[in-house]
Amino acid sequence: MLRCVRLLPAAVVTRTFSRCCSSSYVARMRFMNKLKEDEGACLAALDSGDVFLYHTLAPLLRKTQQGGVQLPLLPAKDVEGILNRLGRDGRSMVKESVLITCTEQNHALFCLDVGELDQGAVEEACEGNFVDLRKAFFILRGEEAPLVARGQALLRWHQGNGFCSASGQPTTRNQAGSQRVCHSNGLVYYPKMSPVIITLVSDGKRCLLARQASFPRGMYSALAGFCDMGETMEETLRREVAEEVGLEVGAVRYSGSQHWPFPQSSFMVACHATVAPSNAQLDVDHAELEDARWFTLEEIRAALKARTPPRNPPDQPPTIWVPPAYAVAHRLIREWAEDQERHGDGKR
Ligand SMILES: NC(=O)C1=CN([C@@H]2O[C@H](COP(=O)(O)OP(=O)(O)OC[C@H]3O[C@@H](n4cnc5c(N)ncnc54)[C@H](OP(=O)(O)O)[C@@H]3O)[C@@H](O)[C@H]2O)C=CC1
Ligand SMILES: [Mg+2]
Repeated sequence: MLRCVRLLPAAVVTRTFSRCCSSSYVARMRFMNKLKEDEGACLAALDSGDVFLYHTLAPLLRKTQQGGVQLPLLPAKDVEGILNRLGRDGRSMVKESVLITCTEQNHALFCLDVGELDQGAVEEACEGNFVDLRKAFFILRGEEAPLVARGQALLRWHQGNGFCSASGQPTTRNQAGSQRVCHSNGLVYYPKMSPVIITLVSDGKRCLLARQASFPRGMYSALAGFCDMGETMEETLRREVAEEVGLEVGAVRYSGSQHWPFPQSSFMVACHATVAPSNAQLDVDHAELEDARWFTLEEIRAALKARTPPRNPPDQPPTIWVPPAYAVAHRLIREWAEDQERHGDGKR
């Protein structure tokens, strides 16, 4: 949990993403592209830009006066000053920031991991707390969750790709942090994502949710699996459903996609799939899944309404709940429930 924090000192100005974001998409994308290609322009954008912080990949969050939680965006110059006061070379450290996004007014947003510093000292100086990213997904709203997801994924990628896998020599990053190069052989490395297909299977009246033993107590989600090399999206979907619950799916419908920072950055492609009611007998692979079962619309409505994560005493049966609103699994489950309410038997 976040501790209470004092009000910010007047010198530390912060912004929130929603306040500094506006809408000209083309101008924004072209400016971002320039920052990835032009080292000088990127450094200038950093000097006038904002930074949000991580400590060992946990984002810094701050309580708002209204009782909510926000991602504080600190002017890069202020971060430099804070790091200097904590005994580091603030300028050099801030230059390690990674570009995340920018506004139409060419105001750039970067992130930085200060994991080499004492966590408590940074928290005190920045008036916030570093929070595990999975917990942050439960408390951040709107545009902030994808920002912290992207930031963590990029920082993790840089931390794990300091050396060329062909030559063993160190790699160097560009100023934006959008690539790393091995100067001994010219190999260029780009941030990597693994494709994952996530599927909500329905038999027309019920939908299928499953849980792995590692999930938090009571949480169920849609079936997911990594793509094997050479597979199409449909092939992965059919294989994963067959492997995990022993079903052969019929029609498949694409729903949407999302970047997911776990375990090492996944590109989630979300689909709905159907099975005939006569073909809905489950044969669960318990090496992969602790449980998988069909849920009625009533059960899904209750799971969508459950406080997340629920606070059940351990001696009571767990409340069933689903991943937080930001997760694409939540979107699939909500879409299914809405579809049932419109077209199925699920009268309110
Ligand atoms: N955003 C969302 O709404 C949701 C996201 N997810 C994400 O989807 C991901 C995939 O789901 P999951 O059911 O675990 O996948 P799988 O069913 O494919 O099982 C995971 C296993 O696949 C193997 N594997 C194959 N390729 C990879 C790879 N590129 N990276 C890691 N492991 C690989 C590993 O086995 P081994 O260790 O034996 O090598 C791993 O333990 C999860 O990591 C989870 O973060 C899941 C549900 C909801
Ligand atoms: Mg799986």
